[in-house]
Amino acid sequence: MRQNIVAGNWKMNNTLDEGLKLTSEVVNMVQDELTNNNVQVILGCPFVHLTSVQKLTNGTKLALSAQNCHEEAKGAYTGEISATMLKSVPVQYVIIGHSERRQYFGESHDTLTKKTDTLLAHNLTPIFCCGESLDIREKGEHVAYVCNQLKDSLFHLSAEDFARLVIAYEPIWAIGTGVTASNEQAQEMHLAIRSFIADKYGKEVAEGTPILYGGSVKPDNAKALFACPDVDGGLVGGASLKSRDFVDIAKSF
Ligand SMILES: O=C[C@H](O)COP(=O)(O)O
Repeated sequence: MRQNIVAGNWKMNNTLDEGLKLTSEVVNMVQDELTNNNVQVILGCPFVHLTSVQKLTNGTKLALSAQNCHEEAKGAYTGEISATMLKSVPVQYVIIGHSERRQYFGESHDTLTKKTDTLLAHNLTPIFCCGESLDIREKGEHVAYVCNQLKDSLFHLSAEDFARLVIAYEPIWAIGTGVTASNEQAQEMHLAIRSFIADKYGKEVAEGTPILYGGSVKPDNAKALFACPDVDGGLVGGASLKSRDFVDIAKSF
C-alpha cells in the first residue's frame, strides 16, 4: 500500500512562538485523534523553526520538512541552508520546486535536478512540486507541461532513487486562491503523472510513488480529494496554519 501523506507548508508565516504553539496543538491532536496509521503527517516549517519544532515532534507520529535547501552540500553561499545542515536537525523531508520558488527565485529544472541529487545523497526525501498555470490549463497543455517538469528535473534518476521521492501536484491557479481543482481534475492529472512515471520506471515504482495534491485543500474538500484513487494526500498551505483544520484534513482518509 502506498504511504498517504498530509504535509503542511507554513510558507513564510508564524513567529517562533506561534510556530511552537501550533506544533504543540497538532502533536496533541494527532496523538489523541489520528487512528489511521497509514497517514504520515509532516510539518513544513521555516528554517528558523526547525530545531525547536523537532524537539516537540521527536518521538511522535509527526515528521519534519524544510521548505527549500541549497543544491550544494556546503560552501560560500551566504544566507543559504544545506542538506547537511537539515540532516543534522534532523529533518526527514524537503519541499523543492514549489511554484513560488520557481516564480520568485527563478528555480530552474537544472537547479531542481541538483537539489534532488543532493537531498537523496543525504538520505532526505524530496517533496517535488509540479503544476501548471491557468494559462497553460486553458490551452489544454497541462498534462504535457507537468510531465515535462518531471522529465526535465527527475528522469535522470535510477528507478531505485526515483522510488524515494514524493511528488506534489499543485496547480498554480489553485494555490492560495480558494479555488480547488475538482476531484475529476485532480484525479486526471494524478493518473497522468502516475502513468508517465510507469512508462519510464515501470508499474511497481509508479504504484509506490505518493502523489499529493496541493491547492486550497481544506477540511471540507479533503475527504473527496483523498478518495480519488491516485491522490495520496495533500500539501497544505493556508489550512496548515490552523491546528484544527490541519488535523481534520489529516483525518480525512
Ligand atoms: O504548498 C502548499 C500549496 O502552495 C497550497 O497552498 P494553499 O493550501 O494555501 O492553497
